Amino acid sequence: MAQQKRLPRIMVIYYREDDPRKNTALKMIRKNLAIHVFPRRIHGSPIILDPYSNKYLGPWDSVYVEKYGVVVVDASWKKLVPRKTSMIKGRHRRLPPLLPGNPINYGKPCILSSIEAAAATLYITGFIEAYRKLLGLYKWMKTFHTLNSEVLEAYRRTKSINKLLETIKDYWGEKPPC
Ligand SMILES: C[S@@+](CC[C@H](N)C(=O)[O-])C[C@H]1O[C@@H](n2cnc3c(N)ncnc32)[C@H](O)[C@@H]1O
Repeated sequence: MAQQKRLPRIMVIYYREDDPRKNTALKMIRKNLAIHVFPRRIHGSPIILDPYSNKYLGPWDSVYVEKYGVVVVDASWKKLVPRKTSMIKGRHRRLPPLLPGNPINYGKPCILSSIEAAAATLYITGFIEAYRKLLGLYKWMKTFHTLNSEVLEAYRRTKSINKLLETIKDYWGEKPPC
């Protein structure tokens, strides 16, 4: 199952909107697993993790993750508006539905923390070793893994957008939460 590829570049656009001590993007930066970037300094066409995008992330995005990296938009969920993400240059992607394991939004489908969103991206695009590194940053990342490991693996195995949509329907029904 494990495809061993190098650690992709995880970039963080940081809006300073919530408690920095609890911020999961800052922790990835402190642990040298992500870097801080400004929107105008983004090069190429990275994957932009954008909950407002109408395109789902799928395994076929692996090539962009590997070449250009992935951008997390770290804002407060209460203040996140489409304008904040839409002005960022890159390939905008929404994650297929997943359950947060973090104590703030535990169990609320699709409302992931920055680290959970980055980890899910790595898993779905086949960077399993890098995903495991992120799991080690918080105890509740194990909870995230337990809640989502089956569906993450199912998403990772899809070969087309139609198969991904079918998989989403199988797990979440006709009206998926995101
Ligand atoms: C709104 S911020 C909140 C982060 C929080 N401050 C923290 O410390 O983790 C979470 C970011 O993760 C990414 N993200 C979370 N859930 C997502 C989803 N369902 N689809 C796409 N991106 C998502 C987006 O970049 C989003 O802006």
